[in-house]
Amino acid sequence: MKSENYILLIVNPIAGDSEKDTIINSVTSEAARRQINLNLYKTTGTGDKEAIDSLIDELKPERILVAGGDGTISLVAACVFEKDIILGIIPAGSANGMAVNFDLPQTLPEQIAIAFSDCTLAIDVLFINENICLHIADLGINAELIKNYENSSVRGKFGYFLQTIPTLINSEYPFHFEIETEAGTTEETGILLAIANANKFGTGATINPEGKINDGKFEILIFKNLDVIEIVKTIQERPQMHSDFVRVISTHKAKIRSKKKVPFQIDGEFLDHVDAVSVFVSNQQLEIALPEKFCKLHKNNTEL
Ligand SMILES: Nc1ncnc2c1ncn2[C@@H]1O[C@H](COP(=O)(O)OP(=O)(O)OP(=O)(O)O)[C@@H](O)[C@H]1O
Repeated sequence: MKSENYILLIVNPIAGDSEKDTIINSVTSEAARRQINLNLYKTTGTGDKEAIDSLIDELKPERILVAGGDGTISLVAACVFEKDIILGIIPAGSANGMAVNFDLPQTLPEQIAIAFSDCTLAIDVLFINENICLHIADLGINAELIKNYENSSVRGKFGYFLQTIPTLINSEYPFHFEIETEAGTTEETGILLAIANANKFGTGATINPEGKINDGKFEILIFKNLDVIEIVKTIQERPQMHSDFVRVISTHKAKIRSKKKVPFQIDGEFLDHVDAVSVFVSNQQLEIALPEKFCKLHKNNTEL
């Protein structure tokens, strides 16, 4: 039987290159105040999925709080998927793309209040080459930037910044993609092909203004060039991007092929160089504790 009063806190100690004791102590105090049992698991980078799966089997928590970057959130999402467990997010990574997308607040007390709250939203879950994706995956220069960052020694946002120019100089863009969806097969050339469940990158750039995270669909966005004016527009909440800059395809499933292998990332984790990607939206959603405003806006969207 499910324990109604159990929460698991999963912390990635290296994410974002920041100490995590403040988070652990604050979450522990909040759990004690609410008279909830709390169990802590710190990731090690190896065998974490198996370890978390077995903790879930043992403790049967009603909720899991995850403190880390997008990679750790995706890992935990894969563990709780189809298990009737609510996910709470304490952003503690370098880029925190998901937190930016969900409009999570900046301060830890506010983040903890939301992670423990009853305000939840069921969001779509994508499977890409059998990996879970909640936020954005891409093929091209952004994935290459993530690969270069992961191979470098400087962590945090500054580490990403340092890799920007070398990535632009050394990347072998443009890339050629063949995209097969329910609507047919099409070909496009671009610097970056994004598979977006969400709206924004961790930088805050809105790349998918029309996308809805709970509508049972995702968008394929092919960015065709490095048009600075169009890139600057993505700072806005709802940019109107030119069709010469980006082509958008909304779909439930897709196969993407490329003649040569292209760098590939999912939710901020570089995976590999690939020449074929298969994507579909699961018919099961994932329940996440999120800010009230975000939940209301997205629940209204589906009712429109
Ligand atoms: N204890 C650990 N030691 C080393 N690596 C770890 C540890 N725990 C998790 N990892 C690795 O951390 C990565 C996920 O990091 P995450 O996306 O959560 O944070 P991040 O924002 O990318 O942080 P950073 O950029 O500082 O790595 C995974 O590759 C995982 O294997």
